[in-house]
Amino acid sequence: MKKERVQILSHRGLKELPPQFVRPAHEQPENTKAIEGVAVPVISLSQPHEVVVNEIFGASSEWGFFLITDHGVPSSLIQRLQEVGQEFFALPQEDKEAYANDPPNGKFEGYGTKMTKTHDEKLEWIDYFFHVLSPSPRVNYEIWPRNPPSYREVTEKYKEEILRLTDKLLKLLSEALGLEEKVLKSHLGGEEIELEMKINMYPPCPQPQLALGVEPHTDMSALTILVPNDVPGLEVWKDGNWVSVQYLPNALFVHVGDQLQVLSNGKYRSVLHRSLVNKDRMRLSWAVFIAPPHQALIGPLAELVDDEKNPAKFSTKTFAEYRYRKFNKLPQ
Ligand SMILES: O=C(O)CCC(=O)C(=O)O
Ligand SMILES: [Fe+2]
Repeated sequence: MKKERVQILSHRGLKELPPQFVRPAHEQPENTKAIEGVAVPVISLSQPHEVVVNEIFGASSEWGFFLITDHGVPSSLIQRLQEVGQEFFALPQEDKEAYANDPPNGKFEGYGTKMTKTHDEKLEWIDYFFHVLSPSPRVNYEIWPRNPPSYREVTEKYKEEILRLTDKLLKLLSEALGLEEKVLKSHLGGEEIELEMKINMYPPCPQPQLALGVEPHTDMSALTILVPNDVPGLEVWKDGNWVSVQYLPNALFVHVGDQLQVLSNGKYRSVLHRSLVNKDRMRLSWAVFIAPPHQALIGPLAELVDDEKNPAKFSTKTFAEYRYRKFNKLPQ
C-alpha cells in the first residue's frame, strides 16, 4: 500500500490540517502550553570532574534530560551531518521511495511515515529515516542513503563521536550512582551496545497548534543523544508541566531512556517528551538511540537493590521482551 508522506501533504499548501492529524483537545499544543521561565539543565563537560558527575546525577534523577556542551564533537561535523540529512529529504520523491520501510512486515529500517493502527489513533506530523548505526555486524549499508554520496562517510564519523560520548556518559552515570565506571556499559552489552539513527523530519504544518510531531512518549533506549536544527519544538515533562527546550547552537540533547531507569532502579528517570511542529519552517532532528542487544537481560542492578530499603521497582527481562511489550502497549 502506498503511503501518504507528510512532506507531500505539506507541499500542497493546505490551509487546514487534515482531520487524521488533529489531536484530541487534551493533547493539542494550544491547550497544553509549556510553562514559561523554566530552563532545562545545560552541562558543560569541560568543568572539573566532580562538578560534572554531580550535575549529571541531578539532571538525570530530576529531569531525565539535559543538554551537553563542550562535548568534543566538532561543529563542522554536526553541520555536515545536518546537510546530508537535509539533502536526502530534498531528493525527488521516487528516489526516497526506493528506501521505503515496511514495519508491519518486519522491515523497520529505511524511509518511513507512521500509519494509523486503530480507527481513532491520530497521525503524527513527521516523516523519518531510520537505520542501525553500530555495531558493524548489525549494520545494513544497503539501506543507508546512497545519495548524497557523502552520507555514509559523514554518518560513520558522527557514529565514532557518539560511541566516544556514550562511553563517557555511561562512565559518569555509573560513577554518579556510586558504582565502578564500567558497570552500566557492561550491562548494556559492552562493545555489543547498539546504536540506531533516526532522522526526524517535520515539514511546515498549516495548523501547528492542533498537531504533534511526535506524541508524548519515553524512549525505550538506555540513552538517546539528539541534535536538532535551529527550529525549536522539543518539550520535556517536568513536575506536571511541559517545558520547551530552547535551541542552543552545537549543544547535544541527552535523554535518559527506559533501560537506564530500570538499571538504576528508578534513581534515573526516563523522560516523557513530545515534539511540536512549526507553521513556516521545517524542523529536523537526528536522534541516536543507544540500547542493549536484544538478548541482554535488563533489571535493577543488584548493587542498588536490597530487600528492606530499596526493593526492586522493575522486573528483569530481555530487551527483546521489553520492546515487544512496549510496541504492543502491554504492561512491563
Ligand atoms: O525531534 C525531537 O526533538 C524528538 C524526537 C523523539 O523524541 C524521538 O525520535 O524519539
Ligand atoms: Fe523520543
